[in-house]
Amino acid sequence: MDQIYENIQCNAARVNDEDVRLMLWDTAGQEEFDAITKAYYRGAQACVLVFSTTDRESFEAISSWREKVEMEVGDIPTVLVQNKIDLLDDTLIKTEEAEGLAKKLKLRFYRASVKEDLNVNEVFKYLAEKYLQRLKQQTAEDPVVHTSSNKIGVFNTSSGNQPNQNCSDLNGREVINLRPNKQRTKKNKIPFGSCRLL
Ligand SMILES: Nc1nc2c(ncn2[C@@H]2O[C@H](COP(=O)(O)OP(=O)(O)OP(=O)(O)O)[C@@H](O)[C@H]2O)c(=O)[nH]1
Repeated sequence: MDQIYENIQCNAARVNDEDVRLMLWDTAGQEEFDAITKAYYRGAQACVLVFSTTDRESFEAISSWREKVEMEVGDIPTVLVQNKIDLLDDTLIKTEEAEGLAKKLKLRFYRASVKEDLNVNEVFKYLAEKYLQRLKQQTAEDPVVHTSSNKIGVFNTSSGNQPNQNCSDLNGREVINLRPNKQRTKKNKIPFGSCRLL
């Protein structure tokens, strides 16, 4: 990839009766863009670390990516994904290695194929669930700083004109847009102000 980030996509999921809108940022893997890509995943609320079945380097870069993300946004729901499992016959990563890495990093591990649409939704559903779980935990611990509604609006970019304005989804259900988190995470008391998945 020769861009800083490839694309931003929005996706919606219904998790435990909550509407969750996901905004996905696919960042550049190259180190020369590190300083810039950081700005894109700052404030992220969940992370997908993906390596390719046919790209050993992408596998070897995972630990370093985990560290970079942790340094920037702290401990957010994260999964490890091995993509392109439709090409398992040409794999450059042994099963034990991939599973070992997931274990070492204490991450849930998915094998997926974007091409064949295998396990893709599962990844995002899991992250949305984890996110909601943590949000509810936070709300219980510190109800003052969170909305009292049990509908969860998850999504925003920092550039919207009215970032806190709520809206309705296609089914007329209310979707609450939470304000983006401008604080840095280490001392962050409101870690779920916005949602961007990498
Ligand atoms: N066979 C197969 N090919 C895939 C799969 N997912 C993506 N690809 C192909 O892999 C290539 C790279 O896909 P990208 O989406 O650009 O992946 P990336 O991680 O951004 O890779 P870079 O562009 O190298 O940074 C494209 O040609 C895709 O069509 C998959 O699950 N199986």
